[in-house]
Amino acid sequence: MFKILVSDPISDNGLQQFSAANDVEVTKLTGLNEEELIAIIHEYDALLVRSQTKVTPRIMEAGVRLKVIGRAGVGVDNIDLEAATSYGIIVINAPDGNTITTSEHTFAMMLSLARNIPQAYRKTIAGLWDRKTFIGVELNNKTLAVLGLGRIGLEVAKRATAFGMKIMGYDPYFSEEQAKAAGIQLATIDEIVQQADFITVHTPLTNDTRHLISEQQFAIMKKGMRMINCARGGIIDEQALLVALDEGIVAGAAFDVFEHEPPEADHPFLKHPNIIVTPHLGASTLEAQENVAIDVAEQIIHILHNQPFKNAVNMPPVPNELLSKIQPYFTLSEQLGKALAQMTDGAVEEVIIDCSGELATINITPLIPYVLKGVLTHHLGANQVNIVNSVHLAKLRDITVTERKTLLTEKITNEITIHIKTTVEERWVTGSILPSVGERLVKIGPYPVEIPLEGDILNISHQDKPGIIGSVGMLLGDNGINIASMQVGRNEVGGSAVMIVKIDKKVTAQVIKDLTTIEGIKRVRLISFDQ
Ligand SMILES: NC(=O)C1=CN([C@@H]2O[C@H](COP(=O)(O)OP(=O)(O)OC[C@H]3O[C@@H](n4cnc5c(N)ncnc54)[C@H](O)[C@@H]3O)[C@@H](O)[C@H]2O)C=CC1
Ligand SMILES: O=C(O)C(=O)COP(=O)(O)O
Repeated sequence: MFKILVSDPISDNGLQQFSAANDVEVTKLTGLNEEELIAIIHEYDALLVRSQTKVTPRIMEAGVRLKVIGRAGVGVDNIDLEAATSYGIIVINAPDGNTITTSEHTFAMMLSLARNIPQAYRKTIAGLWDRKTFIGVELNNKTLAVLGLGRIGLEVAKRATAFGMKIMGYDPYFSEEQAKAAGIQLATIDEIVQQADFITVHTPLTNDTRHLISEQQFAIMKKGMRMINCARGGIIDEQALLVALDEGIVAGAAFDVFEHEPPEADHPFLKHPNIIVTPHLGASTLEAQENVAIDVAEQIIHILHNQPFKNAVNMPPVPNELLSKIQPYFTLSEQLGKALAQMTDGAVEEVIIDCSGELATINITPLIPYVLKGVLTHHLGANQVNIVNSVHLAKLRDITVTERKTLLTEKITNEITIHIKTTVEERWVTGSILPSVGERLVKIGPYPVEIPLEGDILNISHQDKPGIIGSVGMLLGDNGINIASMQVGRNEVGGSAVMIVKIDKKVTAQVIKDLTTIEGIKRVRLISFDQ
């Protein structure tokens, strides 16, 4: 039974996803502090959070069973990603589910700011009919600058276009071509602050974006502009903004997020007449909460069941087009690495991944974490290694990884050959996905075989001579071990050969030792794919 801790308020409809998996138990315990989480996290396989729970290295260290942290939302600045990677914990988010909701909230804030709606509401319900103080401004014909042209920034830009606004944008990862298609004029931050009537930020909070708008930018800003932050507290320098408001450079600001959340009761934003605030409500609609919760719950189930998943934050992203080509080879790569590690003596120094066929024409780097996971699982144990930390663990052990590609003209089948060089030897195996049968080990060193990558097999190196197969069968039979299938590969009559015996039951070390005493047998290795 997998145990999942939900430590922030998450949509019940989303959590229902877990009931479809009958081996998952969900506990909802919200509002815990770091010490309280540390005390209980050791029981859980997965932690599901929004932005309130700060997932610190200490929590991860205590989370000895923790395989995945799911963030039902976009920003993962509340999770220590470096620590998660080193503890081998996969961090996933739900990047798409709250895009529209947050762009709508940004727009609600912009309109409220332009028309003083919160201030007017407060006065009106207090019994004052004040139609003079709250003269607003139109959005039509104004310049809106969007800093961060990702999912939310672009949706905000779309809506602003419909309101007749001119859009400027800044995003170092956004091309002129994309900008042209979206009707956005790209500009530097300096150009933007001199021209924009409204600025809205939609970047993540990183070292580069912290105080992206600060004293220096306010000093050259268009007088009377308005500022919106529905992304993360800290992207706009709060203190510098207060000064700019007092100096009349900024006419008003709308903030959904704060440098410290929740802000202290005496935070100056809460009392300022020209600042409107909401308590981090950007993603808070029924639709968005359901979307992100369903999304992240589905991925958590996949991860717990060792199935392919998406939206990992602490692993390099694989573009969709490449993913569809390479994903079928993930399990094959891992199983080949696993087989090879069990066949090789000595400490691993180098792992070589050699691909042929169509695989030789695409980027095979995404296979590396899977191969290394397979290789290191044998040495470190399945609980210690996963695809998030396998590259990191290999680096710590000075294992080098080399990618090679066999040209298409030489080989047309999609094959993956993994070599391991250790302190004492070099061995290699080849795998492929064969039509109608699926993943198969197709070569052990130079010997052709065809073996499914599951269960237990014995890999026996021997001399090709009569009687060996019978002796092996007899010895296994005497020990009550049923042979499911057997294959022999050799390159020449009477030369070296390999025998692959698929067995239905685990063999003991003694049986392996006895097998090595049969004349002509050079080496016996048990390969267990279900490690
Ligand atoms: N208030 C709320 O409740 C919510 C807040 N957010 C915040 O909004 C942010 C944006 O979300 P999405 O649009 O979904 O993310 P996204 O990843 O699609 O877009 C972020 C964009 O920022 C750009 N960027 C990165 N560094 C930059 C820099 N130095 N200068 C300018 N642009 C830079 C990236 O290139 C990317 O295009 C998230 O990081 C999250 O923190 C997201 C959802 C709800
Ligand atoms: O998705 C995000 O990045 C958000 O900021 C939303 O945060 P929340 O899930 O509402 O705590």
